[in-house]
Amino acid sequence: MTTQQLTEQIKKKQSFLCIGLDVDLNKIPQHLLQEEDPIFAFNKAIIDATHHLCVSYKPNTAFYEAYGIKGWQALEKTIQYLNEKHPDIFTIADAKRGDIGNTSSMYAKAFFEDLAFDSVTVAPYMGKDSVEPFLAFKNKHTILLALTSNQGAFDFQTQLVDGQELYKQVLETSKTWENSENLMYVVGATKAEYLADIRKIVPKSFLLVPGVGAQGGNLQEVCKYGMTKNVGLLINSSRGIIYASNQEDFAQAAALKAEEMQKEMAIILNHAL
Ligand SMILES: O=c1ccn([C@@H]2O[C@H](COP(=O)(O)O)[C@@H](O)[C@H]2O)c(=O)[nH]1
Repeated sequence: MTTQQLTEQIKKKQSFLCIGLDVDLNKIPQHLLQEEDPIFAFNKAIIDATHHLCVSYKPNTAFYEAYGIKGWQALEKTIQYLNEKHPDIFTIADAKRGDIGNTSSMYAKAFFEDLAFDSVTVAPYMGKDSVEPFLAFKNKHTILLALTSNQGAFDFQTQLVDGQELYKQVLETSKTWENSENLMYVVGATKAEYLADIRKIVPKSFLLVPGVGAQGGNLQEVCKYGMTKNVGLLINSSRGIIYASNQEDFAQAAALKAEEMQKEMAIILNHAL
């Protein structure tokens, strides 16, 4: 999917919501545990109930890897279901990969070719040759960690290196890499006040913004500083939506939470654009 197609979907659905599919078997409704594949059964119900309210889904691979082969198979079934039933939805593998070049190439193949995700999150720490193998894939997107939502972001990302914060160096340097038009960036919603500065460096790039809901980030603040004329934002919420209820009504409860966010987004879009 191109960024232009993503923007069209955002305008059509009046939503820039990304729903995180972070499935924890201890948190899903207990009746699903009788299903042959409880993780996929949960995801399918959530997707069926919410797909008209969001433009993106983001499974975090940790929640699948934790369940071994069965978890990976559930991830595979989930992405196949999304690509078959909802090809207009932007898919993100939140895997935070990155390694020496030939290894990164294999990660990129795994997520872009085998699983056919539209995008994958990548850590910038190993530099240009660790990221460019992901960027080489046409119409696929590499979402580079810039300023993350957690407290530990202040350990390195905001530290000065040669007089400039490390996260700003990540943004600036990554723009010089080959196929940098395929880059997006992760910026935590809990760091909304940094977005004005971030937009000076990457005025047009899409930002994946996790951290609203369970982590306390504020949607209005993020939009105030981070929205562009093409929107340029994907706001992620995982636990705040998918665990709205752990009873039989879990999918409807998730849809209600997603609808609350979509309505707030529609108002913002109507004022901003
Ligand atoms: O800076 C980051 C980068 C990634 N994440 C991931 O996003 C979701 C957030 O889940 P919530 O339940 O809405 O808090 C989760 O997969 C994180 O690993 C992030 O939170 N911050």
